[in-house]
Amino acid sequence: MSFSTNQNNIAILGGGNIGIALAKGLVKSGKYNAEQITITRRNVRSLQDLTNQGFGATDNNAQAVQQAGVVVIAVLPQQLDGLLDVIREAVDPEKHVLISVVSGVSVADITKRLVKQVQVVRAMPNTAIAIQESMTCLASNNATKENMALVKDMFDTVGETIEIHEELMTAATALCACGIAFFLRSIRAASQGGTEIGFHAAEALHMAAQTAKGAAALLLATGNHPEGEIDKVTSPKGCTIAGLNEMEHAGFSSAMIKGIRLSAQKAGDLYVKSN
Ligand SMILES: NC(=O)C1=CN([C@@H]2O[C@H](COP(=O)(O)OP(=O)(O)OC[C@H]3O[C@@H](n4cnc5c(N)ncnc54)[C@H](O)[C@@H]3O)[C@@H](O)[C@H]2O)C=CC1
Ligand SMILES: O=C(O)[C@@H]1CCC=N1
Repeated sequence: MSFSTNQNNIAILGGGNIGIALAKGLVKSGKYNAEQITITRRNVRSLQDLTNQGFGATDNNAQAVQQAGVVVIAVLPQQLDGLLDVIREAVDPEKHVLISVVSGVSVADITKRLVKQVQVVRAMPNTAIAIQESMTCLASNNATKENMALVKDMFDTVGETIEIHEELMTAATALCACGIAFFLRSIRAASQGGTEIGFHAAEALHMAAQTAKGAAALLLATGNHPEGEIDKVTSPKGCTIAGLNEMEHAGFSSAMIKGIRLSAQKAGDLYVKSN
């Protein structure tokens, strides 16, 4: 568990779902190597798999910060204040750029808790970051253009990025970070339908996933509106429009819109500051 001090070193504080997905995605991109990334977790033994792949791992957050130039904060909102208290001394505004993927926590919340005017970029990726297919939203109100570009470069290696105003971060959380779960559930539902009408479960899931991939790729490749593409599928008196209308009568679009609205509202309420 040895560290070398280097501005190019990345500390990921909180090796859970998104922290590990990010670490793996960065290495998979070929632009970063495992040796320059250190992941922290309270139970460091659970990171054994990653240390075997060359990543650094420690339960010492302050030390990880000291040895890095870029610090990614990837703990749950309710774990954040405790972590910030532990790294306060180690954070150097001259040296560090902080990236927070924590939902519902503003740049101001972080600098206030740290009592330091360190540059913070908020990033909202999704779990497809592990395979370099994330839609990552970025926002900051205090980072320099250079550091914003540095963070954008980093997340561009693991998917697409878009820079947004910070006040839209909760909306971005719902649409993109939670959104991947919504699309996964709809693929799962499609596969359940496929099984009911005759396919084995694994076969149905593969067919549904590739069909969903094709739908997304069509939109991304052509820039066409979904309804334009839907019109090409729905033959008059045909079976597509019959199925589609049945889904709409059952509230398909409405359920997705309502779910996204509730997720955005909840994302804004996740962080309860401790004393
Ligand atoms: N899971 C997702 O798809 C996304 C999550 N986020 C945000 O990322 C953050 C992390 O989410 P998940 O990875 O899903 O949660 P998680 O619970 O899987 O990971 C958090 C990790 O932080 C560790 N941890 C807690 N306190 C620590 C400390 N003081 N020092 C070191 N490690 C510590 C925990 O042991 C855990 O492994 C949350 O704030 C969430 O809102 C953002 C975008 C997507
Ligand atoms: O469910 C959550 O609270 C986190 C934030 C976005 C995705 N997962």
